[in-house]
Amino acid sequence: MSGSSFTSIPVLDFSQALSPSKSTFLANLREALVNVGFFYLRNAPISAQSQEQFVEKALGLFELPLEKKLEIEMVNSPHFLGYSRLGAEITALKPDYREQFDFATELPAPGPNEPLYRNVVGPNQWPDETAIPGFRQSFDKYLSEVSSLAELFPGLIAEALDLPPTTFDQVFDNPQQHKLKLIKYPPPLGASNEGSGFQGVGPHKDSGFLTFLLQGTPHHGLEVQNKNGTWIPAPPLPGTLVINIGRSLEALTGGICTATTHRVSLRPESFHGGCSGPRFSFPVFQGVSLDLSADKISLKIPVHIRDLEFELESEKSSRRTFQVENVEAKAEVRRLNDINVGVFLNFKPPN
Ligand SMILES: O=C(O)CCC(=O)C(=O)O
Ligand SMILES: [Fe+2]
Repeated sequence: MSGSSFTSIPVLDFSQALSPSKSTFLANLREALVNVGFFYLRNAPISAQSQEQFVEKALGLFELPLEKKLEIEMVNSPHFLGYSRLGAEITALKPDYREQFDFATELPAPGPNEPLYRNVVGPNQWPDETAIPGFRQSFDKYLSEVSSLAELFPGLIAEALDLPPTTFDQVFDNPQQHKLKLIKYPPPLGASNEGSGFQGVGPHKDSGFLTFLLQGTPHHGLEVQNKNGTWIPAPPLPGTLVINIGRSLEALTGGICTATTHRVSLRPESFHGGCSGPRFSFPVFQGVSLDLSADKISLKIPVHIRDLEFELESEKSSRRTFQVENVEAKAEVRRLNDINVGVFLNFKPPN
C-alpha cells in the first residue's frame, strides 16, 4: 500500500501479536499507523460475553424515559461526564444527529489544591441502578477489558516504529483515565436531514492516543478520509474493533503516525433491511497524562521509519519541517475541555 493513498482499511489479527508471527503483526501495524491511521482488529482479547452484556445494557440505557436520562445530564458534571441529548453537539459547524452518554474510568475528583484542568477527571454519573440493574457491572467489565487491550498498544506501536517498547511509558498516568462513550444515531428524518448532509457526527480527528470503537449494529455510515480527500467506508466487520489514531499519538510521533479525519454519515440507504432501527456505536478513547509537557517528550524516530510516510506532492513543502535527522515531538497540554478525551496537544516542529 506504500506509495499511494489508501482505498480500504486494513484488518490486523491480534492473535499474531502473541505468537511467532508477531513480526507480521508489527509490519501490518506499521503500515496502518503510517499510511492509514485506522485498522480493524480481529481476535482482540475481549470476551464475547462481556461485550454482548455491555451492548444489551447500553441499549437499555437509551430506552429509559427522558427524565431518567436527564438525572445524569452532562451539565451536572464538572468532569464532562453524563448524558447529552440528541442534537446537543456541534461538529464542523453543524449539529450532530446523535444522543450520547459519556462515561470514563472511575476516578476521584481532584483535590482543592490541584490545578483546575484536572477537573476533567472525576467520578461518573451512574444511572439509577433500580431503573437499569446491572448496567454499572457490565460497563465496568467491558471498559476494564478494553483498557487492558489499550494498554498493550503503546508497546506494540513503539516496536512497530523500531523504538524501545517502553518509549511511550512516560505518556500515561497511573491509573490512566479512558472514556467510553455510548452513542445512538436515530434513523434520519428523510429529506429534512439533507441540509446537514445526514451528519451523524461531522468530520473530525479524535484527540487521544488511540480509539477502540465497537460498532454495535450492522449499519454502514462510518467513513474515513484518505489523503486524496476520498471518503473510504469502514462498515462493521463481525468480531472486530475499529482502532484509530488520535492527535496525541500523531503529535508525539511528529506526524509519522496519522490521525485520520472520519465522520458518520446517516444516509437513508444505510438504514434499510436488517438495519431499520437506530445505529449504536461505543468508542473507548485512550487518554494520555494530563501533565504531559514538551520537555518530557523527545522521540528519535529512525530515518527508515520516517521515510515510509507517504505524502502527496502538494503536502510535502508544507511539512518539510519534519525532514530532520531526529524528529523531536514536542507536546504541550492545554486546557482540557474536549469531551472526547480532554487533551489538546500543540505540536511544534523542530527548530
Ligand atoms: O460512531 C462512530 O462509529 C464513530 C464515532 C466517532 O468517531 C467519535 O465519537 O469520535
Ligand atoms: Fe471519532
